[in-house]
Amino acid sequence: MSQESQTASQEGSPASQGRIDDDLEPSIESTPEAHTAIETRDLEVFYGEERALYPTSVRLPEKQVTAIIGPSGCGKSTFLRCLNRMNDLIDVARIEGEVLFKGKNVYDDDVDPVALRRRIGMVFQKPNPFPKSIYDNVAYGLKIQGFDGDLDARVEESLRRAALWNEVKDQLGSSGLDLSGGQQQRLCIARAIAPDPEVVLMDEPASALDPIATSKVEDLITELAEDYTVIVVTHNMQQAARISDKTAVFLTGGRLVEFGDTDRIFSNPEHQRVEDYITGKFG
Ligand SMILES: Nc1ncnc2c1ncn2[C@@H]1O[C@H](COP(=O)(O)OP(=O)(O)OP(=O)(O)O)[C@@H](O)[C@H]1O
Repeated sequence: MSQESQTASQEGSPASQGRIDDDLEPSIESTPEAHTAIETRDLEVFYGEERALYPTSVRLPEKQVTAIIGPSGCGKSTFLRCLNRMNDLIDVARIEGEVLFKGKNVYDDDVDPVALRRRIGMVFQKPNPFPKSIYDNVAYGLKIQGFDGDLDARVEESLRRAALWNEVKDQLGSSGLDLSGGQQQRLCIARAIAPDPEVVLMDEPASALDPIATSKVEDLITELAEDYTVIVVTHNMQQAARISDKTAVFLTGGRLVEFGDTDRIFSNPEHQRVEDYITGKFG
């Protein structure tokens, strides 16, 4: 525990009594540039007049799982959505600063957000398959982008990587909506990885699932990190500890307070408020 944290504990943990810590100094462990998938530089977000994200500068490592945790409303989804410009779809959202992907700011005028989202895919909290066949759910985006390779092979590969192939290989023509919730979510993961993105963003991908389906999705996330950079928002602290290599902790109205190795953050956080959050004292 840091000296600052010890002092806070000894004094009855004033930081845990709900005050707004405007003075919280971020503790950001830097990822080497060579191993960075996405870097944000002073990234800020406002919804109308309301600030949702304070200037955030962090490097997210490639081919690892980064968990984004923090209490409700602290800006986790807002941050995640900036990374592939999903906030563009929200009229009142205003974004400042930079998101560098392969050294290029994704907010530059010449970046096509649709093409960007093929390289930085996204999976949402609630499974949202298209009302189409299992096959077409995976093939649809590829067809639209004019994929000229072996479509059947790509669909199979994507379903295999999403750990769903064995369960659906004999019913590829059935509706995706007829699958169980957990299978639907793995279908959405297959759909997201079909264009072979480099990064997969996941916004609470297991929170609508039962424990068995959650466990399958967690295993899958760990496996996906062998090929992809995975950035996952979760409310579930144990899940973050189980599946992630790095953890980013957001607190107090949109501030990234700590970023670093998951093991270190869960065993020895820098800030008292982070410790209070991860031990369940608030949030
Ligand atoms: N489309 C929107 N329009 C206006 N305000 C928004 C919008 N989306 C989010 N906000 C506000 O921005 C802040 C951050 O929201 P965000 O959803 O990013 O937080 P979160 O940490 O992901 O929350 P949760 O864990 O509850 O999903 C909140 O105050 C929220 O009310």
